[in-house]
Amino acid sequence: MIKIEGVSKTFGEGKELFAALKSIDLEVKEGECVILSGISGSGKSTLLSLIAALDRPSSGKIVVDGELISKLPDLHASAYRAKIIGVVFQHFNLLESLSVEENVIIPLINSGLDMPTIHLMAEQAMQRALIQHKSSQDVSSLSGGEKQRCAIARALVHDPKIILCDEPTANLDRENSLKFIEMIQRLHETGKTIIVATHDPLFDKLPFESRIIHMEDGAIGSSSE
Ligand SMILES: Nc1ncnc2c1ncn2[C@@H]1O[C@H](COP(=O)(O)OP(=O)(O)OP(=O)(O)O)[C@@H](O)[C@H]1O
Repeated sequence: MIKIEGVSKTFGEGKELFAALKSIDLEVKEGECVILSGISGSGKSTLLSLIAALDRPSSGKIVVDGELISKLPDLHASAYRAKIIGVVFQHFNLLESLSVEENVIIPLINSGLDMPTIHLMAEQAMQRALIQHKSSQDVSSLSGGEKQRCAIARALVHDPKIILCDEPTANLDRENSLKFIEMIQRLHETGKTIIVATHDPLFDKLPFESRIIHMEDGAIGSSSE
């Protein structure tokens, strides 16, 4: 369902030209859990941002669910994300002065749904992410683990088929990291396609089926089940 063909991404120009991704080929099947591993700077976040259509490749193509997303104009890119993509960003990207629920409903703002439906969907997402008990609390007063669960609820609120997580455990202690992995397992069991970019060794041996793809210097190295 995610087909990446010959994708390269360069930043800058002239002497400053830098190749962050070099001719990546990758297929991710529906319902698969893929771990993108690799040291800092190997291109993991860049690849996730292209799959989320937050940025466009310099060359190559990305097809998701039959739709060519590598050349989508901005408006179509946000519609594509609203339809099937949930993203948990490395630094959560939450609005600190808003409550948990206000943050969680953000992806539904232009959905055309009525407010009771939006509140119900937010409630369900907060329950799934185990943050419902903090729904009216400002994000600024949450702990790191709670902020992460709020970010997960926001990523899940529109029930996306594909969930992309960028270094989701970077700011968490071991206990919260293990809780995060349990949540990924539950999502995996419901058939979601999940891609996690991480260099956390906790993802090397997950208690469920997953595929590890090693990235190195903007290219895909080895792969292991
Ligand atoms: N907008 C940009 N402009 C210039 N260089 C960039 C830009 N975005 C990423 N890069 C460079 O591309 C390379 C890959 O970055 P990327 O963030 O994808 O790595 P990563 O593997 O996710 O690293 P980390 O684990 O530290 O998040 C890095 O060398 C980075 O400096």
